[in-house]
Amino acid sequence: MESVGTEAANMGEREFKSCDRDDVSHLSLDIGGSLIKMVYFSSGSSSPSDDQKDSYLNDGTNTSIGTSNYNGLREKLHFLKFETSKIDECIKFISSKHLRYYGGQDNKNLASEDNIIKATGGGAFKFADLFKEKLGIVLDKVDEMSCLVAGANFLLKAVNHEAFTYMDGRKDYVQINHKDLYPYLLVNVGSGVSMIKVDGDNEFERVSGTSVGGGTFWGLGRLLTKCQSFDELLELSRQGNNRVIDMLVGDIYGGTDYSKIGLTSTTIASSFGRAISANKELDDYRPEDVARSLLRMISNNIGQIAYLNALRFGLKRIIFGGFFIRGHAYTMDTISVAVDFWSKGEAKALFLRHEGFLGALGAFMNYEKNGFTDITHQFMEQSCEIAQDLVCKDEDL
Ligand SMILES: Nc1ncnc2c1ncn2[C@@H]1O[C@H](COP(=O)(O)OP(=O)(O)O)[C@@H](O)[C@H]1O
Ligand SMILES: CC(C)(COP(=O)(O)O)[C@@H](O)C(=O)NCCC(=O)O
Repeated sequence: MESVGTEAANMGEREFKSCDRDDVSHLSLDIGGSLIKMVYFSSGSSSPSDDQKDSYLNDGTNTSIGTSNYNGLREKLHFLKFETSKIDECIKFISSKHLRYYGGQDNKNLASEDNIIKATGGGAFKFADLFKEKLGIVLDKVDEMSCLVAGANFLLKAVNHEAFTYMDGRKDYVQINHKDLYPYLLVNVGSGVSMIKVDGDNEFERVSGTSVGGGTFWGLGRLLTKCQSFDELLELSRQGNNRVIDMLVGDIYGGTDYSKIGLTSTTIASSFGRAISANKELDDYRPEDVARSLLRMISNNIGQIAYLNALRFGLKRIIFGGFFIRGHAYTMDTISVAVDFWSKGEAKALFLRHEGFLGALGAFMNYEKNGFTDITHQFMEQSCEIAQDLVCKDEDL
């Protein structure tokens, strides 16, 4: 089987080749402000060695997870992403596949002769006409918040080693007892940030949000550093030193702690506060230091707002999703430290291996009206061990 998915998102320019062994079914989309996330099943007669090859060729984000035999077919679950600004790539990719099952036949509101796929996110509204025009596909819109919650609940229940803590470079998987899962705060850091109190399977309330999110990091970062890609900006931030840009408590207090209010001299007193220096321009600062300060400012802010909302509702567990996290060590570390610092160790930040795919998975779960949940559970149970090895390699975190 060809690994066109990886090319689809990363190279953009490539033509997609259709492959007659690659029947696609139950395709769902989460079309966000920055990225399109896609989940789909494929089946074919591919041999185990082909499957292995395909999986290892992928980069940990655009990947397929394992295989399972269902109805005599080798099924594979795929996770892909495209930039929303390159929606044509996504459309080209879908048109290159043989969609053998559409999930909308049970939906009375939609014309029965139409091909229908489940879609969530703002783009399910924005691009509905485009999908109809280019692919003849009707997007069956599913609410974004309910998809995020369904996706997170499903992953937390069905996939071993899905959730983990991350602190001081150390990742510890957390196996959450199903009976003890609720309530928790789900913080989805996409272009913007939604904070959702989850009380049960379909019980939730969006309790807060902030416009300072992943789009802010990438947008401001691009303006300030001239980086050409999100990953380049992340990589740059890894090499930077935020102390050059941020004003620390020690800078204000002559090198000493302000221990009376619990602030050490190395605590950031004012993000970007050092850049007020009159005789320096943007060009006088290293882009890596700017990127580092920006990532820290935004991650810290999200961690703090998340904690305050957890405090509002007495929640001890805060689960972070969304593609901003990107399995990036410094991002996760900063968020964890913020939650730990503000909660005085009472609340825990948890991260997810499929962080960016909650909405798409939730939309995918909506095929359950066609008796699909059982298949998905069966699939996930059989493949979660494989998934552990393939989806997100430790070095990505
Ligand atoms: N390859 C990428 N291109 C753009 N943004 C990326 C990429 N990888 C991670 N990101 C980050 O993820 C954010 C989008 O997260 P996502 O959960 O997909 O939200 P949305 O649904 O709003 O698109 C971006 O704003 C950016 O911070
Ligand atoms: C509008 C959104 C739900 C869209 O989701 P996204 O594409 O960012 O994942 C999200 O950007 C958001 O919650 N923004 C914060 C808005 C606010 O509460 O201020």
